[in-house]
Amino acid sequence: MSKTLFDKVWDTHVVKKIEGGPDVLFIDRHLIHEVTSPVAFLGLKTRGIKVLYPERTFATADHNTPTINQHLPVADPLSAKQLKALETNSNEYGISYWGLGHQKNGIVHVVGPEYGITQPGATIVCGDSHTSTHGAFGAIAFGIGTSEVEMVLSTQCIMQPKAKSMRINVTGKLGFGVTPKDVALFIISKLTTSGATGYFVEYAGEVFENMSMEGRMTVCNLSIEMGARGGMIAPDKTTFEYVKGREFTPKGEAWDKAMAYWLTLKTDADATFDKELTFDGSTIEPMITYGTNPGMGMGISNHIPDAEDVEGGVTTYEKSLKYMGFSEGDSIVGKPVDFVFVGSCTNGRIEDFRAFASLVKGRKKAANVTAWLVPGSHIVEAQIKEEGLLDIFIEAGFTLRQPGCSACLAMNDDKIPAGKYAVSTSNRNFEGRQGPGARTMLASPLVAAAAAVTGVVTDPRTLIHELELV
Ligand SMILES: CC(C)[C@H](C(=O)O)[C@@H](O)C(=O)O
Ligand code: SF4
Repeated sequence: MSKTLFDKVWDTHVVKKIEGGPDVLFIDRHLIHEVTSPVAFLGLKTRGIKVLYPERTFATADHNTPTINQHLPVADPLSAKQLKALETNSNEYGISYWGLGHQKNGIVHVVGPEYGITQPGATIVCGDSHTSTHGAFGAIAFGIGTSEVEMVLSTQCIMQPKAKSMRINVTGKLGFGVTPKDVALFIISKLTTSGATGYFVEYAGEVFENMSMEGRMTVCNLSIEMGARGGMIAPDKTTFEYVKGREFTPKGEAWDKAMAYWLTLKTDADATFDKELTFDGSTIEPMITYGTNPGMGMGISNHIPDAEDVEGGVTTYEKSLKYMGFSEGDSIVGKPVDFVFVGSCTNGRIEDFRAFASLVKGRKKAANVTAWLVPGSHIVEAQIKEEGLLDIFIEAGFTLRQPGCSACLAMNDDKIPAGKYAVSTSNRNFEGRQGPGARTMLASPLVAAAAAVTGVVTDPRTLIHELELV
């Protein structure tokens, strides 16, 4: 029988099928962070259970960590407590722990791939919704709840009903200034935030085939924002080149064996999906959100839609615009910007900083803008320095912070003040997401750069020539 990529990875991991119930799935890699693991460990302790495969579990501190002065003790008592708990639990159960100040520390969805923990054909879970990021490698990766974290720690398995399948094809070539973030925001704007609920999505087509691993991670990361359980892309040459030689990837004969499996990981030509959608990539513009969910996005040259033209309740829509301080029919270009945030597991990778640098190079940060450039990991931070991007940033009036989730969700010191506008490369623009009362416009690193140097929402294509992009 023909199979999709998802079927192939799923089927090889089923330990047990429960008649009329969920499948019991073996989990290859389990990532944990300080927010969703403490209660799971407490459960283990109470029941006197061990972690079954500590070598398959990896811990990093990211959500509650400060992004300056990381050498100093964490000032916020609650954050300090969470971080300490992760350290103590990891040490007690023999789990690799990459805490604050550790060379390998960074956002869980950035460091996993960097160290080769993320591999094609694997099953990967984490008590975190953006675990979908790892699907970029052709892995089945999804977020789980705290009680499931406990289940995986103790059994290395999880009970899961098999999701429905959806394939999203994006054909053709992307226009100048259009990045993977724009592709994802475009898809979410078409599907809405619940359009893929109950589905596991495979992204296919020329646009994804030509995309870098960083770009694919950005797209898969955002799958969750349209309600999908996860997203994945068939592994190819780009994937194998990225994965090869990383610390936790197979070496020698084991590599050849792994490759033999990985090469089978594509959807069979005659396999069918429960739902299939196709978009023309050449029609996508640089995107920006104007509302309070990631589906409220549009091409940057557009005007904010009228309530009657959008799906969903008019009241919710109006409430959303009111929160943002925007009106129907407004042009988004020219809207004031107070903060620019480049970072997160969506856009905190080297390519994102290259894109930002290519636009701010030779320009100056706008005086009214506070910019937080936050690398997703120490590897990204080091690369920014090595490639001379930091020099470009400093010359243009920017500084670089230290790795962490930062203003993506403001569980740390990096909070956008109430009422202020932020152009943010992160993934969620919910009310208060970046700080109580903060107003978020989600966009790509290029759009963020254009805002950072002009002080208002600006179409990056008006500032930069095609050839200037790295
Ligand atoms: C804290 C964590 C549970 C949460 C998630 O699951 O996504 C966070 O990472 C987020 O981005 O909102
Ligand atoms: S960077 Fe943001 S989305 Fe990613 S794990 Fe951290 S808080 Fe969640």
